[in-house]
Amino acid sequence: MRFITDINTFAALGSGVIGSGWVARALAHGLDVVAWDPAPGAEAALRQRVANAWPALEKQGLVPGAALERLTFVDTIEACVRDADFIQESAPERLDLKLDLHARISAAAKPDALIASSTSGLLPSEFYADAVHPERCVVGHPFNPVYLLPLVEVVGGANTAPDAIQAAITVYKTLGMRPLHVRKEVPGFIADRLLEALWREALHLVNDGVATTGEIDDAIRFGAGLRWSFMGTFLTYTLAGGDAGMRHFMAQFGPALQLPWTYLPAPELTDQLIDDVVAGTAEQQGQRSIAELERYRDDCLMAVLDAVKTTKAKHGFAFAD
Ligand SMILES: NC(=O)C1=CN([C@@H]2O[C@H](COP(=O)(O)OP(=O)(O)OC[C@H]3O[C@@H](n4cnc5c(N)ncnc54)[C@H](O)[C@@H]3O)[C@@H](O)[C@H]2O)C=CC1
Ligand SMILES: C[N+](C)(C)CC(=O)CC(=O)[O-]
Repeated sequence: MRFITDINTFAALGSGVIGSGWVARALAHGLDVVAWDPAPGAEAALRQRVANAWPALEKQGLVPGAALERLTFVDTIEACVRDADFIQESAPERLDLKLDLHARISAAAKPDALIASSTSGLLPSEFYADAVHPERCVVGHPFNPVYLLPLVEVVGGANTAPDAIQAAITVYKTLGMRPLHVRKEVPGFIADRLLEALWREALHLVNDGVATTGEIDDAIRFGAGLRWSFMGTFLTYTLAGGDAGMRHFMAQFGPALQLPWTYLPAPELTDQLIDDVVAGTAEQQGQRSIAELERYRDDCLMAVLDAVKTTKAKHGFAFAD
């Protein structure tokens, strides 16, 4: 089955924080956008949020023809999706609500229009259970603010066609995003499992009186957070193993996982797991030496520090604020 990837009309259902972010991104990419949200005053709130986002998008560069006037707000689900080439649902995170909503959306949509949900971690096999043509239904999990952050996790359910995943990836790329196909359907996908683990520990630290929320945020902002914008945990720890790389790192710091420092149960470090991690980071490292990667890391860090410093000063903050 072929799905529509050359899109002119983008439908947004639910226009809260995330829905309005999608609307802003789609408008900035020169699309017609049709939105629906059942809350009283939703249209005015949406237009306000998109207007707030627009200066940043103008600065980034609008696609020719992009205009705020290309947003239409409608009264019904059916009017929202009927002519849409791509549909993005950003309704509240409730399984029963999304189940009903997708039965209606999919019944009214063109059969070859992809339908995506912004859910942060509900399972598509469950909330698309009553959908018509479920083979075109995917998760497209974005990050806030949707109009600036490039990552979108694409997840299929039991009935999703592999072609629909590829088609959704194509569409998100045309919207300037960096899709990540989550190959196994698991609650929380990839990114929110990581974020939730951090969040859970942060709450434990507050609850135990170890640190204030500000101190915990400082621990992120001035350390790992600066690194994470350009290098993830696995490659960072490969460099932390020195010239011997990840295998030495695992030997040195692997045992600490059993102490344990955190409240999350750690996986058993089987030989297989260690080998998988070493092989994965070797692939990430590619042909570059540790020293080359260190220079790359340091250059990126300096550029990020510089950018953060300049931008903070522009907004009246000192670097240490
Ligand atoms: N807030 C966040 O940081 C992120 C949220 N998400 C996901 O995006 C989705 C929306 O979350 P938010 O925008 O944060 O919530 P929100 O509460 O800001 O917006 C939800 C909107 O849905 C509307 N709504 C209520 N009932 C509805 C229905 N039956 N059909 C359609 N819309 C309805 C509400 O009026 C509201 O405007 C959720 O699935 C959430 O997990 C994904 C990434 C990040
Ligand atoms: C808190 N959250 C689970 C809704 C967060 C996300 O889903 C992604 C994000 O933007 O952090």
